[in-house]
Amino acid sequence: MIELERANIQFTDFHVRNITLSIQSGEFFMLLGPTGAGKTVILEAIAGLIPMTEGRIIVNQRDVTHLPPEQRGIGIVYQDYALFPHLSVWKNILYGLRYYHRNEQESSAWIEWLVEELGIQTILHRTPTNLSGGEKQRVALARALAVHPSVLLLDEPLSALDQNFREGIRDLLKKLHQDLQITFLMVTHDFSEALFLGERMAILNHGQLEQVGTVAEVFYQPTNPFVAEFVGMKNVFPAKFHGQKAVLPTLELQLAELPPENSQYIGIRSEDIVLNPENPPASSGNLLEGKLVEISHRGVYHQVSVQVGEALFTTFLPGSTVFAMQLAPASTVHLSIKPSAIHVF
Ligand SMILES: Nc1ncnc2c1ncn2[C@@H]1O[C@H](COP(=O)(O)OP(=O)(O)OP(=O)(O)O)[C@@H](O)[C@H]1O
Repeated sequence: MIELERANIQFTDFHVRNITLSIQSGEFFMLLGPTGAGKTVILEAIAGLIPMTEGRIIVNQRDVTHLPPEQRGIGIVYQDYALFPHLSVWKNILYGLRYYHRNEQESSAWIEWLVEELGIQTILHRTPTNLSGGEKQRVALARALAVHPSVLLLDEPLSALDQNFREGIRDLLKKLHQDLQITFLMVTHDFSEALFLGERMAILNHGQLEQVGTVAEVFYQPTNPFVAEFVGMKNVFPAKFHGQKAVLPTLELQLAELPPENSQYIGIRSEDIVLNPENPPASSGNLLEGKLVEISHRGVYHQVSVQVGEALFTTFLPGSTVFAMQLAPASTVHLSIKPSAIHVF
């Protein structure tokens, strides 16, 4: 369990502000945010590598705020592996143990288990220099876990890996977490990693928490425009609300239920907007007629922008559908949006 209580870290040009966060024992928690949001700073403060200006850090009911890193029971893994290039893989793994006075037999059984679990039996004698990225990250995981931490911190552990290694390490992280049942706190930029691995997540921006919740809550029910945009909700509009309707300058949308008081925005995920060349049946929810503005290729999917009055809607379509519908800029198209797909915040 990791608890941050009003954590403040003040640098000359950057301030982590009043972070209060509780990460449960055995949870796989994700920390997301744009570049420079303070994710690494928070991880390093928990590990004891950066001092806090104010606040407390509690790990498993123990106040570790003023303890040195080796007394916190925390392992940390970096994006760039941070292995010692002149030491063999085996010596890298054992490196941290010098600070711990553990029973030797118990330690060697543990290391043996780790080496097998991480599939690195055959590279123990090699130095990290000529290992693949995937192998290096397995060694870095073994080194961080060798000291039997109760918490594992992971700073973008998949970002430096090629796609084919990335999936292997991602699956391995999931298995390690299930097998070890210790708390994992992982920083990532990548929402698909968060969805695959995370149970809960926090979104950080400019050193402050924007939202904390389950992965699904944050993804489908962002609480402000920043988080909405961050999780890829492309259709966010300021709105007024009359009863069960959202009123935009030039259109009205039926909602599935009465909006909470003081709501200011609606948000619709692109994949929830259905585009039809013809007018769809009235049962399809809110029906809008608009002009296709742009089609841009995004790999398998095409992003299609449609102007409806003053609002520009974005939807995604498979390339084959764009081709089959013969969609082109300036064509008149119809959008249908189910009331239940309109998120209000
Ligand atoms: N030791 C330090 N002294 C002064 N400023 C620092 C220090 N460490 C980090 N910073 C600043 O704190 C801010 C947040 O940095 P941090 O590395 O935590 O961002 P991040 O969210 O991890 O970004 P990225 O996703 O790019 O890794 C940056 O402006 C950085 O320059």
